[in-house]
Amino acid sequence: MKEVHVTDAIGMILGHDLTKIVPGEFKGRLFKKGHRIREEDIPQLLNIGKEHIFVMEIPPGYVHENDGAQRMAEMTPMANVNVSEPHEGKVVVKSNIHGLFRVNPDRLYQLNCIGELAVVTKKTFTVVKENDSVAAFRVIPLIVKESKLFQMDTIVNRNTSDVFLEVQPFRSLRVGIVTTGSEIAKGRIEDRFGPVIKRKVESYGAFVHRQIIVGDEQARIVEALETLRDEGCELLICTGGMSVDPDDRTPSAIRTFATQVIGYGIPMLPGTMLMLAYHHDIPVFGLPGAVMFDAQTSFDFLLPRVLAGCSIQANDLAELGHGGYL
Ligand SMILES: Nc1nc2c(c(=O)[nH]1)N[C@H]1C(S)=C(S)[C@@H](COP(=O)(O)OP(=O)(O)OC[C@H]3O[C@@H](n4cnc5c(N)ncnc54)[C@H](O)[C@@H]3O)O[C@H]1N2
Ligand code: MOO
Repeated sequence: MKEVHVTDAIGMILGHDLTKIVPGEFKGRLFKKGHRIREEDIPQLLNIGKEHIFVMEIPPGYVHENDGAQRMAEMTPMANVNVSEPHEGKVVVKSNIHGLFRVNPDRLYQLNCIGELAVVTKKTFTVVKENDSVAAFRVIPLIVKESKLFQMDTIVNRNTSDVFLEVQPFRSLRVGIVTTGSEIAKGRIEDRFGPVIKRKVESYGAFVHRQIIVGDEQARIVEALETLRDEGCELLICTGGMSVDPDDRTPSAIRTFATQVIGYGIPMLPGTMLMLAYHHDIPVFGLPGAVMFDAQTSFDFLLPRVLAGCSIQANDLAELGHGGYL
């Protein structure tokens, strides 16, 4: 550390805490060790009798914590977020939109193995609102080796084509619903599935174009799917008849209509008997009864991903088992 006159200290880093005491009024820290002296601090320093202070000399090859945190954010390719000013070695990343937060957990893990740097995020695939904090970049010591930042750069910019961390907007898709079940088609009981799906898709900015109520016949279910596709629906959802009763025909109807079935039987509880398929690029869900009754099911994890435009593969479904016991 070296001693300097306060008027020469602008831009330098304070090497120790500074305490202010006004008898009967205030006793506490005025500036913290590591604070970068600003022009407006000088009168305050002089008021507590500090004409000289000790400042930290940053050795070559080292970076102050605030500069380090700012550089961590600047080097990281990110989308639809904004970054705060650095404070106490940390910058906070907030979402600009309502959307789906995504980060690559494997590369995030590699960053946190570097040491002396911490990158902290929400879980990937978390739904976030505009202005929600999604991540923070933090330098741990007061000064950090610049080589740590170079190491980070090689990880976050390894694949130049993709962003490391982003919030993906939801697409306002036109949704078609096919509700199965003779008890509903014949009016014996009132449909309770339609309102649940409507509320869920609308919460992400999508909308229900139309709901067709059919019985349990496979051919009628397929026909209804074709009708909704022809009417321009971009996401199709079948309800009911998803388990193993002899009259559960929804899975076979979806298989007939789809060009690719991604999975049937999701490792999550409840919502295990959900099916996800694609008819070309149109996602098709088969929803089991639990989606109508339970507040959180597999559908609540998969719907935002589909609306954000993620292409879901069998391995993505297999990963849901970890944390899938809702
Ligand atoms: N032996 C097995 N039993 C069950 C299985 C299984 O795999 N093997 N799966 C269980 C799971 S998980 C669920 S979830 C439920 C229901 O699955 P389904 O999708 O087949 O549901 P449904 O049989 O069509 O209906 C169940 C129940 O809900 C009523 N329902 C259906 N749709 C509507 C609607 N639109 N509005 C109001 N009510 C509706 C229906 O009348 C039935 O009472 O199966 C477990 N059993
Ligand atoms: O498929 Mo069920 O209760 O797990 O929804």
